[in-house]
Amino acid sequence: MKTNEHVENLIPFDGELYSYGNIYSEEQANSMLDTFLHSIAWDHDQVRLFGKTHITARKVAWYGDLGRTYRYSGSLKEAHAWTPLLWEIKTQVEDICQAKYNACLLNLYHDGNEGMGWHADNEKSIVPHSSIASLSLGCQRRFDLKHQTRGEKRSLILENGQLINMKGPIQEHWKHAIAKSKKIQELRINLTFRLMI
Ligand SMILES: O=C(O)CCC(=O)C(=O)O
Ligand SMILES: [Fe+2]
Repeated sequence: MKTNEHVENLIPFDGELYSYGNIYSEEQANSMLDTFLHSIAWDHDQVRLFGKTHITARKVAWYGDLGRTYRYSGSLKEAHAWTPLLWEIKTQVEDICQAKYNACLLNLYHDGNEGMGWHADNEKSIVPHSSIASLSLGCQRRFDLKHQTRGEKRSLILENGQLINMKGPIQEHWKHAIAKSKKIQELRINLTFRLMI
């Protein structure tokens, strides 16, 4: 099993970013994608930007420990209870990342017209410097990072079944985004496991 000690930090300063490669086979990842596509309570996301509420084309869902509510982009969300598959993945990801999580945000990108703009996962409800593990399922997409003051940039292609881990002060100094691409016509689901206060 690859852990943080066995993989190199992909950013040069001000935080940690690790990739563990494809932790699931193509068949496993495809089957997970299919299960999530049909069994998750998908909802459109609402994002507040400069005081206005926007409804995203991308769909989201919150799962986690029972009875918890989370504040996320300006609104309160109640987490759905872990499904058996999500729980199984969560425990495997905890082993690999050597961290604990109590919530998972799922994102569904129908195709390359949907992405995620520059942001940091620095909400007050996230335990500061805690690990955020991100599992990609489905079609590959580019994940971009940029340092907020030094202009340093990094990009990686996230593949079907690939796990990455952001931790330390990364969310204070770097932003990340999923670039849109007209060429991409396939679907992708991303799971981010988080530790909420
Ligand atoms: O889809 C991804 O890989 C990124 C998701 C993300 O940054 C987030 O949910 O905060
Ligand atoms: Fe994020």
